[in-house]
Formats: sequence, structure tokens, C-alpha cells
Amino acid sequence: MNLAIMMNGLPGAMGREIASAAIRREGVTLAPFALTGAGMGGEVEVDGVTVRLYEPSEKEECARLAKEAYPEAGSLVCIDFTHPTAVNGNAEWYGANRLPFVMGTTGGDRDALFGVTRESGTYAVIAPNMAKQIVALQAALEQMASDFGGSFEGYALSVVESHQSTKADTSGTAKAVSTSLAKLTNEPDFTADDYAQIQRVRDTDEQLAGGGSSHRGCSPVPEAFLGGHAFHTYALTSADGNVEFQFRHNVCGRSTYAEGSVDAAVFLAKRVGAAAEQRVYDMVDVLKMGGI
Ligand SMILES: NC(=O)C1=CN([C@@H]2O[C@H](COP(=O)(O)OP(=O)(O)OC[C@H]3O[C@@H](n4cnc5c(N)ncnc54)[C@H](OP(=O)(O)O)[C@@H]3O)[C@@H](O)[C@H]2O)C=CC1
Ligand SMILES: O=C(O)C1=N[C@H](C(=O)O)C[C@H](O)C1
Repeated sequence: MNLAIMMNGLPGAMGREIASAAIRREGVTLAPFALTGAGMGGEVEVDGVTVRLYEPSEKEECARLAKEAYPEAGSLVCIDFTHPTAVNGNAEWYGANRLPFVMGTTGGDRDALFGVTRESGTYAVIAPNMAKQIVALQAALEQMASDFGGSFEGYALSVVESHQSTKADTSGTAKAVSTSLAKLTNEPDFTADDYAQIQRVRDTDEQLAGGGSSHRGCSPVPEAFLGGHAFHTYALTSADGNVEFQFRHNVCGRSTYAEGSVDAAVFLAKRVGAAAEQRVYDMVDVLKMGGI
């Protein structure tokens, strides 16, 4: 393996975490250039590697550099952990420049994201969660929904997610898992409007108190992780309130997503190298096909 990763979204929290994971991984290097947000251009250093950052207005210059420095197919994979408002523009840019990419950024217009990527013929892994254990849970719930759809008919679904107060959007993981759980309650037409029912906890006092009185069901967040955590609680409750099922995943810190993102990039480089017919993947594909 001789793979370079362009870490788009530096110097953000996930960008730094993934860049470090890439540098640690054997056979992987960090490309010395990447995309950043407006007004954030310049240079950043990660574990001794200097990365030149290109603002949105300088994207074409960055694409030119990428093609010059890594002309061989599959020798460069982009990883995108930027901002919900950047998702669609960045996907168009990857497609137009035929740059394989891992899209970890949540939000944006997801249908358009998949549409543009498929049309471009670019190789991509797109997933709202890169943590292997959460991906396995997602796959299991999807399987359960397909085998026993409607087995929770009449049950009410409630979802609470708590993240660092700087998070811009409702959790993409919570949206994806809710869609699977809705199939169990026989509401397969769960739509974007239904995502509004997901309760977001962003207030630090509520987080320390476990959601507070308005968001019961969320676990208390340790103070050290107020700046970086992802706590999700999904509950299915019978109509008479006598039966309740809960699924809960609480992650402190970000390292688990970082390792999964590098796994996804390595997986994608191999798919490009093999000129695989399937071009667009999710993390369930990566898990099932032995990428992690
Ligand atoms: N799939 C997964 O497993 C996970 C997904 N995420 C998702 O990753 C995303 C980023 O999270 P996080 O790192 O915490 O956020 P941060 O805000 O810490 O970092 C985002 C970075 O992206 C930069 N940015 C903004 N716009 C652009 C752009 N157009 N092009 C390139 N860079 C840009 C920001 O710059 P500026 O500060 O100037 O805006 C910032 O440096 C979120 O959508 C989050 O939900 C997070 C964790 C796990
Ligand atoms: O912003 C985050 O931090 C996270 N975002 C992803 C999401 O929106 O689901 C994954 C995880 O929850 C962390």
C-alpha cells in the first residue's frame, strides 16, 4: 500500500484526529495540501507534517496540485470532514476532478450527494458514522427491519442525541438509525420531516445532567468530553407504555471515527486499484467486504 490522504476539513477537530491516524498507519502518508473553510487558508502542522490549506475560492489550484503530485489512480484519496454547507459543493468538486473520496461530513442534501457522485463515476465511501461497532449495529438493525419489518407496529420511536455544542446539524447517525427503526414500527415512509422529532441536546448543563428534564433518556456526559462526544439513545415504547426497548451508544472523544475513516480510505484505494464495478459504498460495505 502506498496511499496519500488529502484531509479536507483541517484544522477542524475530526480533520486533526484523522490526519494523525493517517500518519500513524503503515503505507499511508498525509498529502501536504488540503481544503479548508473561508478565511482559514495558510498552513497547519500535524505531528510534524506541514499541510498547506486551500480556501473554497482556491479549490481549482488544489485540484491541479493533486493531479500533478498523484497522477496514478488510487494513489490519493480525499477524506472530507468539513461542514454540512460544504457537502454538496465538495462532492461536485471530487466528481469533476475524479478524486476518490470518503465523505464523513453529515448534513447537506444527501440525495443530491449520492446522485452527483454516482453520475460522476467517482469512487466514494459515504457514511454518517465511521465507528466499526456503530456501523455493525446499523447493519444489524437494517437486517432486523428487513427480516421482521412491522414487528414493533404501534410502538412509538423516540430519539435523543447529545453532541458538543459547536455541532452544526442534527446527528446524521441518528437520522440513519431512526430510518431503520421506523421500518420496525411499520412507518417505512420516514422522511426528512420526521427527523425534526429527533431531540438534540447541545446545552452543556443539560449534558452534564443527562439531558435534563426536557430530554430524559440521554446518559450524563463526563465533563472532560463536553467538547467532543456523541451520545445516542433510541427508545421504542408500546402504545400502553408497558414495554420499552432501548438502543444506546455513547462515544467519548473522536478516535474511533478517525481509525474507521482511514480504513475506509485504504478500502477505497484498493477498489480503485482493482477497477471495481461498484463505485459508491457505505461503511456497511466496508465492514462486510473486509475493509475493517
Ligand atoms: N462520519 C463520522 O463518523 C463522523 C462525522 N462527523 C461529521 O464531520 C463533520 C465535521 O465535524 P468536526 O470536525 O467536529 O467539525 P469542526 O467544525 O471541528 O471542523 C470542520 C472544519 O471544516 C472546515 N470547513 C468549513 N467549510 C469548509 C469547506 N467548504 N471546505 C473545507 N473545509 C471547510 C471548518 O473551517 P471553519 O472553522 O472556518 O468553518 C473546520 O476547520 C460534521 O459534519 C460531523 O457531523 C464527525 C464525527 C464523526
Ligand atoms: O459531529 C460529531 O461529532 C459527530 N457526527 C456524526 C453524526 O452526525 O452522526 C457522527 C457522530 O455522532 C459524531
